[in-house]
Amino acid sequence: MTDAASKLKAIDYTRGSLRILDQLLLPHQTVYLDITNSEQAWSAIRTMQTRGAPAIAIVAVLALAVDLHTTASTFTTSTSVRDYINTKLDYLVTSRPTAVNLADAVQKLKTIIDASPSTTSASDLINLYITSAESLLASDITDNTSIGSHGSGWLLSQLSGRPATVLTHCNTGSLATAGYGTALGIIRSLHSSGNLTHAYCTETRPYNQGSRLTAYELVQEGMPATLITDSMVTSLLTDVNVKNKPDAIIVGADRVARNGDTANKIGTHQLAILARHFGIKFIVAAPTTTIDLDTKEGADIVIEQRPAEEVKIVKGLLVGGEGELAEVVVAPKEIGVYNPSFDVTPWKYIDAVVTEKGVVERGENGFDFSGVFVKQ
Ligand SMILES: CSC[C@@H](O)[C@@H](O)C(=O)COP(=O)(O)O
Repeated sequence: MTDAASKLKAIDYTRGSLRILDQLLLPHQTVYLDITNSEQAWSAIRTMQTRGAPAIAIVAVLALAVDLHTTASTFTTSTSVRDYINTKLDYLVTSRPTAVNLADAVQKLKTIIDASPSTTSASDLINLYITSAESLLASDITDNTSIGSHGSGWLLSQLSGRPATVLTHCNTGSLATAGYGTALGIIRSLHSSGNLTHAYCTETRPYNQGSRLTAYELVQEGMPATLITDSMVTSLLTDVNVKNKPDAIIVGADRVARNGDTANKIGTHQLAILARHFGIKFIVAAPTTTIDLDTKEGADIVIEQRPAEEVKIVKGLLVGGEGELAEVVVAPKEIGVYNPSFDVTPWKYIDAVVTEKGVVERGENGFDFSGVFVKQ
C-alpha cells in the first residue's frame, strides 16, 4: 500500500481490538468507535457509521473475531463455538441486504469452520475463525491495489496513453474498503503515476458520500478535484467552458450479477446512460467478492430501502460553526419519500468491470466472468 493510501484508516484492527472511523461525522470530526461484538457491528453497519461493500463485510467478520478473542475462555466445547459462530454470522448478514461482499465473507467463514474436523478443539476453532477473518482484511487491501493498476492501465490504453479526467460517484475509497479503494483506487493509481488530469466527484444525495467522504479523501491526498451536485453531470459533459471534461465515469459496485448488471449507489444508472449518450467510458471497479454468480441478473438483486429521514434531514456543520454537528430539516414533514439506496445499471451500459484479477470487457450478450472468477 502506498503512503497516500494509508492516510485514512476506516478500519483499525489488531488482534483483540477493532475500531472504526465513524463516517457519519466526517469530514468534520475524526472519531473512532470501539467495536467489541456483533451487535455493535450490526448497528454501525445499519446506521452507516461504516459503509461501502467491502468495508461492511470486513467490519462484520472482524467484530466476531474480536468477540471470540475476548470470550475464548468461556467456551467449553467446540460445538458451542460452532453454534456461536454460525448464529452470529447469520445475524450479521442481516445488517444490510444489497452488498454481496458481506454474504460472501460470511459464507466463506462458515465453510471454513464447517470443514474443520469434528475433533478440533474449541480454542483451535476460535483461532481458525480469527486467522481466516484476518486474512480477508489483508486480501482486501492487496485486491484493491491490483484493481487500481488494472483499471488505470486499461483506461490509459483506451485513451492512447494520454492522462485522464474522470468522474466518480459515491465513495469507493479507503473509507469504503480496508484501504486504497476500488473506483477511487483506480483514480489514486492514475494520480500516483502522473496520469490524472482531474477528478470530479458527485455529491451523492441523499447521504452525501461524495461530498462528505470522496471529496474529503481527494482533498486529503492532494488530488486535483472538483465537487459537483448529482444534477450537474450533463452540464459538465457539455459545457464548452469546461476545459477538461471527463473521459470516463468510474464507479464501484455492491453486487454484480452474472450477466454484469450492477447494483451500486442510487444515481449510478443515470450516469451510465449519460456516459453512453456522450460517448465516454463507463467503468465498474469491484473485487471478485462483489461478483455474484448465483444472481442471474439485476432484477434478482434486493435493493435496500432507507429511512425517509435520510432525504428530509441533512446533517452538517452550521456555517461558521465548530464542534457539534447540526441536523437541518430540508423538506415538509408531511411529504412522502422514496429512498432506494441503490439502483441497478444494465450490463449494456458498462464498458468494463475491473477486478483484482484483471479487466473484463462487455461482450455481445453481457459479461463473461469465467476468466477471472472461480467460485469457491
Ligand atoms: C468500494 S465501495 C462500492 C460500493 O459499496 C459503493 O459504491 C456504494 O454504493 C456504497 O454505498 P453505501 O450505502 O455508502 O454503503
